[in-house]
Amino acid sequence: MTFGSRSAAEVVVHPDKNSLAAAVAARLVVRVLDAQVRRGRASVVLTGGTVGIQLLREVASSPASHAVDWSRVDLWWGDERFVTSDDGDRNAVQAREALLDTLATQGLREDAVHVMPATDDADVDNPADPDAAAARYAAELAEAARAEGVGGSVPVFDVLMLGVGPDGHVASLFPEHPSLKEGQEAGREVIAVRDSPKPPPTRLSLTLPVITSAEEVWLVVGGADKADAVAEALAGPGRLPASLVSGTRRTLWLLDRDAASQL
Ligand SMILES: O=C1O[C@H](COP(=O)(O)O)[C@@H](O)[C@H](O)[C@H]1O
Repeated sequence: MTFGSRSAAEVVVHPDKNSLAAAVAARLVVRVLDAQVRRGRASVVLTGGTVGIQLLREVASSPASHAVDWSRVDLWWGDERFVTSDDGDRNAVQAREALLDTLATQGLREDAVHVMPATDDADVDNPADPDAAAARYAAELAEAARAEGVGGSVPVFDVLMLGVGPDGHVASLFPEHPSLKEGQEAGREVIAVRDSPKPPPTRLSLTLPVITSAEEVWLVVGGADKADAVAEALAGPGRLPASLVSGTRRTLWLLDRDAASQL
C-alpha cells in the first residue's frame, strides 16, 4: 500500500472534554448521514480511549442519531487490545456498552460490526497468535473492499477517528516502536504489536497507509497531558505517529482547550 494524498490539518478547539465529546458525536451523526446520502451507506472507524468512548455515549443519547439508517453503516476499529473477547480493556467491549448495544435495537447489523480478533476467537486457527489475528482482520478488510468493488485492499472509510496518547501514539502505533516500521515495510494493512509501551502489551493496529486512506481522519484529543504531543504533531511530520496521519479529503484535530494549550 502507498500513502493517500494528504489534506492539511484543521484545528477546532472546544471548551472542555464534555463539550468536545458532544460536538464530535454531533459531527459524526452528520458525517454518517451525508455519506448515506452520497453513496447509500457509511463506514466508520472507531477509536478507543477516554474521549473516544465518551463520544459514543453522546451518540447513543442524541435524538439526531435516529435520523441515521444504522442498517447501512459498517463499523471498524483502528486498534484493539489482543485479550479475551469479554475483557473490559477491549475497545470493542467498551464501544458495545457505550453505543452498539443501543444501535442493535435501531437496525445496526451484527455482521457490519467488524471487531478485531480476540485471543479466544473460535475461528482463529491459532488463537494465541497475534500475527494470524492481524492477517484475519486484513482479510476481512479485503473482503469488504471486494464487495464494494472499490479495488485495493481496504474499503472506503468515510471517517476514521483516532485518540492521541501523551506520547503521540495513535491507534496502537507507538513512537519508535519497531512494529511501526516493520508493518510499513512489509506492506501490511494490520499489524500485531508486541511489547506495547502502554498495557496491555499485545495489540492489533491498522497501519499508517490504511489510516491515511480514509476520506476524513479526526484526531479527538482532550486533556493537558496531551498538549505537548498535540503541539509537536501539528508542527509537522516527524517522530510522532500522530504527526503522520491525515485523511485524503480532510484532517480534523478536534481538541479541548487543555489539549490545545501549547499551540
Ligand atoms: O491505548 C489506546 O489509547 C489511545 C488514547 O487513549 P486515551 O485514553 O489516552 O484517550 C486510544 O486512541 C487507542 O484506541 C487505545 O487503544
